[in-house]
Amino acid sequence: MTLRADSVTWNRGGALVVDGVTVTPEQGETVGLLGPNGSGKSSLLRLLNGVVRPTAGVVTLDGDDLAAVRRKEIARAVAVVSQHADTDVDITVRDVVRLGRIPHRGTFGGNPTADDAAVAAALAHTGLTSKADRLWHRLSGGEKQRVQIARALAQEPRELLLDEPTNHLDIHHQLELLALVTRLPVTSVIALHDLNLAAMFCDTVIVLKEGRVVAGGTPAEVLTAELIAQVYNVRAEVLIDQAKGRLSILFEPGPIPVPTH
Ligand SMILES: Nc1ncnc2c1ncn2[C@@H]1O[C@H](COP(=O)(O)OP(=O)(O)OP(=O)(O)O)[C@@H](O)[C@H]1O
Repeated sequence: MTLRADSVTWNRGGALVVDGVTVTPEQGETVGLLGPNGSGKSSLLRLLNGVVRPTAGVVTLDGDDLAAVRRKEIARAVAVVSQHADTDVDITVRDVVRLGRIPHRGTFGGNPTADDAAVAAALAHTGLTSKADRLWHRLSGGEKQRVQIARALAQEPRELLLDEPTNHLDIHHQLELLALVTRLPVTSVIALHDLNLAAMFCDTVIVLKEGRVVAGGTPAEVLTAELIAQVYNVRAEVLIDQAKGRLSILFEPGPIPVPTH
């Protein structure tokens, strides 16, 4: 059992932001959420995390309606890395990562040994051990992004929801971060703009357009030139490297040719 969305709809100010979307990840799977700006990816992640409630349909964690699960229980199972995390407070990297341990605190406090071990492991996984005592607000955008990932790892979740986790990262750290996420024994749902990264790291992808699912399946099934033209209005050539079992997508500038027949 895992986190699932069944036919969820989210209506905001009269607009259907998410429209009848079903997401049923297999345990341990990495699911890419794709789609143009404003297609509903972040909103779907917020529904999956329970910060907003669906207007129709249901999100469940281990079969229970998320609306009936206590926030702390959700936070023990589900970690979120959103696009906009910031603070001006003088807080160190280690302290930000330690925030991930809050859901594990009981009435009489946490387990300091387990907390220290989880924080140290999260810092090591994200290459931040040497920056642990630096002040958060003095880090670069990419370093801050990695600290947020480390905070989510320290939470030791079963489910990881990531909203554009690579958008501030250089190519080395993009590849390293997604490799790390896919290695973890967690179920991950990742909103991504980069279709090549999605093809490289996701087991399955879901493509949204105007709040609706327009395609779902393995990257090879879904990421065709036709789909990319239909959803993104962009010309693309999809190459398949049989030896590596991987797609690469080349984008072409200019309008999509109109069929002549
Ligand atoms: N709280 C809200 N109130 C009203 N409309 C909202 C709210 N949150 C999102 N929307 C609208 O819902 C639509 C989907 O937004 P969302 O941020 O989920 O898309 P996205 O696919 O994550 O976009 P991007 O790729 O640009 O991050 C947008 O039109 C947005 O303006």
